[in-house]
Amino acid sequence: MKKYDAIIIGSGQAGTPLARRLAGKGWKVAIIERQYTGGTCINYGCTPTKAMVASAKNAFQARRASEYGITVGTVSVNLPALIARKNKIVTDFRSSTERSLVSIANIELIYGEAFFSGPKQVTISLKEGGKTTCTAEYIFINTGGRTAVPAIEGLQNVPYLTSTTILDAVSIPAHLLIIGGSYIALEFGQMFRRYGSQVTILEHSPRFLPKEDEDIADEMKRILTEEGITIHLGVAIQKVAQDTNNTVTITIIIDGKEQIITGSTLLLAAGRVPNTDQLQLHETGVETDERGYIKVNDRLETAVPGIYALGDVKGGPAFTHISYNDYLVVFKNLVDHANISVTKRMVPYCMFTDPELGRVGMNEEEAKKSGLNFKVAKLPMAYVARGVETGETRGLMKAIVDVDTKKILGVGILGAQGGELMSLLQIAMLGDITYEQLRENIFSHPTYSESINNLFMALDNH
Ligand SMILES: Cc1cc2nc3c(=O)[nH]c(=O)nc-3n(C[C@H](O)[C@H](O)[C@H](O)COP(=O)(O)OP(=O)(O)OC[C@H]3O[C@@H](n4cnc5c(N)ncnc54)[C@H](O)[C@@H]3O)c2cc1C
Ligand SMILES: NC(=O)c1ccc[n+]([C@@H]2O[C@H](COP(=O)([O-])OP(=O)(O)OC[C@H]3O[C@@H](n4cnc5c(N)ncnc54)[C@H](O)[C@@H]3O)[C@@H](O)[C@H]2O)c1
Repeated sequence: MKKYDAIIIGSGQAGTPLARRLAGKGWKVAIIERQYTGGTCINYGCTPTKAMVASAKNAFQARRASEYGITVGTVSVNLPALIARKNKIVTDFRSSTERSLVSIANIELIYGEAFFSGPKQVTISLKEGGKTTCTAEYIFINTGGRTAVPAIEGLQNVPYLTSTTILDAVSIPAHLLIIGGSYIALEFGQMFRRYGSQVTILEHSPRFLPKEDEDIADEMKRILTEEGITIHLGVAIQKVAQDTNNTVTITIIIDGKEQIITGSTLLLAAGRVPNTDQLQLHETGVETDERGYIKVNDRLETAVPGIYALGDVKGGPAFTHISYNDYLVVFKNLVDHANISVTKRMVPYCMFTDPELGRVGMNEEEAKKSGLNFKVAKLPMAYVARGVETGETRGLMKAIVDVDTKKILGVGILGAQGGELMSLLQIAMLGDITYEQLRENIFSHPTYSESINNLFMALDNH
């Protein structure tokens, strides 16, 4: 049996950089990938979706051209061409990830499906055929997740798309029905609406974007509705069927009343499940919670010393940057003997609708519960000079500040460059820069960042 210093299962956003860094320290590393290097983010997640969101934005802007005094002909969407563009970006990213692994002497990239066959022993069903077994003192599980398929009557008989299969759609759906109303539903919903589909979102929660403040969620809903997307909230899906004309029929209950919703195509966007079921974790003693996520401590070590879980497979916020930070935490604790916990890290995120929503820290509802002495700064994007000049006036900026320390507690920016503006304020939070300093800071005119002066000036009016 081959012995390594470390075995990494999954070449996701934690496993890949971890392999490189450990190998750089002289460790002999095996990284096992059952499909494509780079994992979800590069192959089925962030990279392809943001490439396709960019195409959707161009279609949207082209249709608005006359608002800017520009005349264009009829705008049409060439789906094969936009998918080819996306594929080129994905395959470039994927191959550079693969090259970065195979070019390092201490790393062995093994293509195949890994599972535990002993406490510190991993067997791989090799892609090229056959099996091999290896062992290591350190094992890192970075196997990510996949689309959840909710238990809905009739679903097994209806062809449905997932966030993965829709990336290779061969035609633009006439009417896309989406189960779920969060990241995947909104990003794909707006994208396909802009490609020309009719879009209906069916969300279980009675409140739109329940993790966000109501004013932000309301504005997001207004924007999407204005673009022609239908959003149903508080939906209990009873059953799904497809008739002989291929029409998808969904029976739902809202406010106790039954309704029938029909469309041409169904997309599942009701969350994800972890890739733990095929790992044979019972062979090791690694524990999972009731939803299958691997249980870890604040340093991401599982119940078995020397076995770690990183990224989506351990539950909690499921973002690429969190998976990447997981690698840093594990690497620094293990190799640099640091003492880093994941409990107090900032979790910024961005929903890539257009306009996008950038968020970090406390929102207003959390601030109320915290008992802190806080104030809320708010500025509509319609008051942002650059937004008006650019024709990007939808959304609002919002920051929560501590009245006593003047520090920023949290930020929510639904607007053009919302992710970038949020990141700028995140840096201020990291550096303990107060809102008073930002209110009077000189920003270049006319940038979106300049509106941070006005955002905090708005506090003076409270
Ligand atoms: C449509 C979509 C859009 C997204 N957009 C964003 C975004 O804009 N920003 C953002 O931050 N996050 C986004 N995410 C979330 C982000 O993609 C994930 O949080 C991130 O990829 C998690 O990475 P990971 O390291 O946990 O594992 P993954 O990237 O999921 O990698 C896991 C790897 O393990 C492999 N694997 C699994 N089981 C085995 C096994 N038994 N043996 C061998 N290999 C195995 C898989 O093939 C995969 O390559 C998006 C997700 C989706 C689905
Ligand atoms: N921009 C980004 O960072 C980005 C983009 C896409 C995905 N992601 C990540 O991918 C993960 C998965 O995204 P997602 O949007 O699928 O899941 P999610 O877990 O964020 O949301 C799932 C939604 O589906 C709803 N739902 C669940 N079952 C339902 C049912 N039977 N009927 C109707 N509604 C139902 C839930 O109430 C919830 O609002 C997220 O955790 C997110 O972190 C991130």
